[in-house]
Amino acid sequence: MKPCETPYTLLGVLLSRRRSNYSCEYPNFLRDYAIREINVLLWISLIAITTFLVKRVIKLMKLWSYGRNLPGPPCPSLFGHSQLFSGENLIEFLSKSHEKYGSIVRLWLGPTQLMVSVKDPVIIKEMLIKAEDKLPATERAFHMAFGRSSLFASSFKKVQKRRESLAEQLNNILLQRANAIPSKVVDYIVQNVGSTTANRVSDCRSISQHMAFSILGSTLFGDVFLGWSNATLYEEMLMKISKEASFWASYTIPPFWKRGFWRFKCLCTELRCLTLDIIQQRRKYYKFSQLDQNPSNGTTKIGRVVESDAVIFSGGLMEDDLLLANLDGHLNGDEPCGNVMGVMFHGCLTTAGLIGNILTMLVIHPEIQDKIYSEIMMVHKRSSKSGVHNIYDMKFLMATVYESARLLPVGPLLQRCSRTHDLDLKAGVTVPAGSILVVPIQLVQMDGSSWGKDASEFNPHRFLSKDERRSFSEPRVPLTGAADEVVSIEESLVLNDPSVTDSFLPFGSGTRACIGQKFAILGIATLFASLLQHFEVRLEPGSETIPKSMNNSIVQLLPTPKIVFVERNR
Ligand code: HEM
Repeated sequence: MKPCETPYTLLGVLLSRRRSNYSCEYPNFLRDYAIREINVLLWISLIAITTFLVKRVIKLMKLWSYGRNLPGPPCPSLFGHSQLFSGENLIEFLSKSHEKYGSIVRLWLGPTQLMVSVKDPVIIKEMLIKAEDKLPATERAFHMAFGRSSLFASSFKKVQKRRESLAEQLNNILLQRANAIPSKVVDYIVQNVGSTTANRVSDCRSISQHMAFSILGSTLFGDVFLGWSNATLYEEMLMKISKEASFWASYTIPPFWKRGFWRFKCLCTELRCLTLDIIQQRRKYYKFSQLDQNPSNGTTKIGRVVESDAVIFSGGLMEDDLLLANLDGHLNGDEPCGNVMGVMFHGCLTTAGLIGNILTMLVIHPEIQDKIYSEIMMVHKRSSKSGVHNIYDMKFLMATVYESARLLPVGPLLQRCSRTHDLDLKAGVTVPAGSILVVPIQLVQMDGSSWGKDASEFNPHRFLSKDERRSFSEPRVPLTGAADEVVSIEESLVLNDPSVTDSFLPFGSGTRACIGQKFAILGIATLFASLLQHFEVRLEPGSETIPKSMNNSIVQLLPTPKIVFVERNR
């Protein structure tokens, strides 16, 4: 057979390729096919990359052109204003810029990053409803520390379902208990304060942190958490992670080459192991306590002593179980415990911040503390027959919690963005997609036009009124006066719901508002009702120099006071 007569089979084709002379007339089918395929792939990649780049350029041009139309200071350099301010003086800088340019101010943080700050309460409300996404950096921080989670993701679509179910379960817990946290958890914290800090100087920040940690831990993991031997270690790790998380999240690509990063990752893994441990203990204990139920009436024994010296309680905690199961469930590819750790992290930091700020306000204003004490005693006296009291009966205490959250908000800024679409605001302004939107909460909550001339004063009475139609800005009752007299005046007052005020934003507002708001406020008020009944909180002698009224920069610099819990003689 002549070479050109090689049969047209796959083998034949392969063989024919090996031959040096291509004089063969058969078409080199495979080679042509491969070349065409590669060409098609190259064209597709080229078109994809070009489309991607063109889209980026269009987006950038849009960002520049819309950004130029917004009022704001001129850009000082290629790096924008980010070089001008550190975290501390950002609020100061925004305050001056709003004074000069109005309620919407734009700042360039670099050639591709536009930040828009909004200070007008009506525009803020609209913006917080329309801007549904969180900053990608926030998602990165949670992701890096706790794994993928469907609760603290940037995109609203990813978090919507989880938000709804968590909010529903928190509301059910609140419906079951009038006071948000069970009295045995409050007793545990108050006893702890008594045994470790009574009549001794303590750091306000660390004691608040410990209280918040106990509240959140027992809410998520049940009372078994209060007797858990690793609780202190867990708290320490959570705090260490909180100090580092945003630093590592500032890298767009995780810095695998840094040793510190791996140390941080190890810490996060250890925290996950501890979380799994407490979840397991809770399940074991829950099964155990169910077996121990009294079959005749379905009730459980309370306060049994189990293993080592841990006091573990059992009780009807059905909703709490659902809460944990819901958070721990693996929805949308969540990593195990991602949401549980995320809620512990966010809940502890924010609740500790607010507890610390209330303590600070109480030591600066002992007269307010006296009034709260009189109110607590009066409500207890009134409800002693029924044995039940609702925390909403302590109106002055509730108003003090609101006022502390107003004057000293836990976070200085609300941060949002709209990743996919431009925001057309009624004020006639268009904010391009991808811009960082911020609300300087401190400035809004201390603005005289919303809160009156005494906006920088601590005055819980602004949340109390005789007539609902009266505005928040009018102080109704003088701050001085005998406690009994004040209590009788207080009885005739109504506690205003601050969430109806557009300029009250410690928990955010709109689509991504905090779902733990009601729970946190009621929990903190319940804790203070018990704490102040047993102790008077005082500033460490010799340190009475904390200013009584605030301005923007003082809020930032307020030191964490040293405080003393003095047991009341009852
Ligand atoms: C004093 C305590 C708290 C404060 C000051 C606080 C504050 C906030 C703020 C400012 C936001 C962002 C809101 C926005 O962008 O509009 C937020 C979000 C959130 N909070 Fe809280 N929070 C507190 C306690 C809690 C607690 C106890 C829980 C849960 C049990 C909780 C769950 C959440 C969740 C899940 C989000 C994320 C919502 C989302 O991204 O869609 N918070 N919180």
